[in-house]
Amino acid sequence: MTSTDLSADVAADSSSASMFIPAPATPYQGDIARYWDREARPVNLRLGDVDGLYHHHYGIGEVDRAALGDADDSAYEKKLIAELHRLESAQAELLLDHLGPIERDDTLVDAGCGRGGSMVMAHQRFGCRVEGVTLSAKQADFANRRAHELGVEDHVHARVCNMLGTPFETGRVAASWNNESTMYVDLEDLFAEHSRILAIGGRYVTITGCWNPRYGQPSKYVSQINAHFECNIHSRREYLRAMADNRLVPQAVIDLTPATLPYWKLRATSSLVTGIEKAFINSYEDGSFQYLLIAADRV
Ligand SMILES: C[S@@+](CC[C@H](N)C(=O)[O-])C[C@H]1O[C@@H](n2cnc3c(N)ncnc32)[C@H](O)[C@@H]1O
Ligand SMILES: CC(C)=CCC/C(C)=C/COP(=O)(O)OP(=O)(O)O
Ligand SMILES: [Mg+2]
Repeated sequence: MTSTDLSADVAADSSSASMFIPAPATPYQGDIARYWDREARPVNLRLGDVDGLYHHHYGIGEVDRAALGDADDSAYEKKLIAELHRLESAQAELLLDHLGPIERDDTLVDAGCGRGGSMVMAHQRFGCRVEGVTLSAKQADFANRRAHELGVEDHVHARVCNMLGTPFETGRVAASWNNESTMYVDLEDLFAEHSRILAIGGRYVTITGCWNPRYGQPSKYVSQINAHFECNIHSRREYLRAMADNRLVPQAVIDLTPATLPYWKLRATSSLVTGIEKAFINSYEDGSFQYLLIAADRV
């Protein structure tokens, strides 16, 4: 499939995301657009500055203590930031590992693309076109500027768009994903849209935090995370139900909770703490919250 025939307005859209900004579908979406337009937390900018890949998701994997060296060393904080960033990029690599075989002439969709770090990584890995949507014009401009600086603007493009109603043609996308962006939308609506745009046999992947039905209800820590980010974390059961309702058949469900805890424990010791670290650590440790990867086939 060629990227140019994906949607009528893909070609018409320039690299500037702010040329045409659609009105938010709901007042809530307006709040979320403003939230991400204003966001400039050092924990995200300083980590992105390490290699120019800007993420708004968390990390997985063991901490490389040898790379960190001695905490008394004057270079320690810089090494710690590089290490946190390495773990966040490892998370995105794991998501990309689950997209399946992707060809250079395929198109991928990043739903809730943030500043575009994962999109660039996907293009670098597969050589294909990557289309991102975000509610934030600032984020889309940032992602498109980075794509331009890297000389990949022909293949990596972000736009301001509601992920529940994208302009992409039905059944033409090889794979799509949500990296920590499902907690802002209704899952039935979200998976209906992924199911619409994906080719039959296409792959959908999400990495997300969800509350654990075994705990009973969202814990106080989950409620703190919701309040902190103005989001609405779903339960694990809701994901599986909404996928089943929308022709998405899970092929892998991986509990990444043990793999993300080292990231949080390291981050809690850094100068870039935001105050939400304890809520993540406590909720992962008391079993009320899980960090999950789900990869599903569109059947
Ligand atoms: C936590 S950030 C994740 C960014 C990115 N996936 C990453 O891994 O760096 C959440 C993203 O979801 C986007 N988002 C939330 N609701 C959305 C919606 N209805 N349509 C499109 N994007 C949405 C926000 O604009 C933001 O870019
Ligand atoms: C797993 C869950 C529940 C995620 C909620 C969505 C979210 C805000 C992710 C990280 O964004 P960020 O990178 O901007 O956050 P921070 O500033 O804390 O690094
Ligand atoms: Mg972050």
